[in-house]
Amino acid sequence: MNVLVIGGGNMGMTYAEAIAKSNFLTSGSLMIFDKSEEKQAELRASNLFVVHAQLNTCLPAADVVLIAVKPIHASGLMAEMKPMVSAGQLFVSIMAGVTIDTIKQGLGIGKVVRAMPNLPALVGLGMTSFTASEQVSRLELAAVERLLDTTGRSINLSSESEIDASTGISGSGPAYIFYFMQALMDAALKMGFHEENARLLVGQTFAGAVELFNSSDLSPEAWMAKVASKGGTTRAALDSMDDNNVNALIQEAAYAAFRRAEELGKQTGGKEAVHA
Ligand SMILES: NC(=O)C1=CN([C@@H]2O[C@H](COP(=O)(O)OP(=O)(O)OC[C@H]3O[C@@H](n4cnc5c(N)ncnc54)[C@H](O)[C@@H]3O)[C@@H](O)[C@H]2O)C=CC1
Ligand SMILES: O=C(O)[C@@H]1CCC=N1
Repeated sequence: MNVLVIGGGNMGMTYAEAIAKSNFLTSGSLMIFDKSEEKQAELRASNLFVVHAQLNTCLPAADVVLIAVKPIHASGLMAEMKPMVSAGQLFVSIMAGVTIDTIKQGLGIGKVVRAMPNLPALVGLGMTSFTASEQVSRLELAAVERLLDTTGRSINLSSESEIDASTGISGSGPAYIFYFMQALMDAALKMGFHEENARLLVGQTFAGAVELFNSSDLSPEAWMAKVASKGGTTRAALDSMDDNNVNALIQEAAYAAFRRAEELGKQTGGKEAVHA
């Protein structure tokens, strides 16, 4: 199977490296195309894939094409690709807010998978949600799943509305966790810790809590109860959060991302989409 990655930025490079280092490609090659010459040089230096400087030398030969450019560049890229694509090719897009219909129309093809990855893909702990157009077969979907799983875990959803919802949870989610981490670090600094110690206290606390969460089926609430003693320090903190409606505010933030994902999808061809 020949796989082509278009766009060798943060996400495209992450996927290309993960695919190249996995056993996904038992035959064929991993090709990558980026229009920036500087980026091409960087990609060549990694020696992991076949770097192309033009679409016409790689696109017609690809069975699967992973599109990883910014949403704002989607329509220009698709116009350039259209004369070179064929109906048998499968297109996997990770562009935020660019719908399956926009891609179908932009390329004049039918087989499209829309995926929403997240940043921890960089370290092999990504969470990618995806959904496919009707024309994508079960066999092709299984191959896409294996491809996406090279960067972590994936979940096959049944609609683009669920992709928008998952954007509000896992796509944007890492930023919420960093927000919480920043707040705890700010508190630690205020309490007099040096930056290095504040980082250690916060980073190891998050890593440990996440490891515990993933080690069983217990709910976060049940884990909270294990930390908090009656009348103790944790209870004081949790009561303070409840008094300030923090749970509801976090939910509201996730919904804001969900609504924004829906809005972006309604805009034309990603043209007005953010520089996600
Ligand atoms: N960063 C994140 O956490 C997430 C990003 N995404 C999506 O991933 C996609 C890529 O984002 P990044 O990798 O952060 O962007 P980036 O800016 O790092 O990389 C984009 C690359 O595409 C290249 N490019 C632009 N136009 C091109 C064209 N016409 N032909 C070939 N190459 C072209 C650029 O030279 C650049 O190297 C975006 O669509 C974004 O919505 C999705 C979920 C999460
Ligand atoms: O903020 C954004 O729009 C993109 C989508 C999910 C993560 N980054």
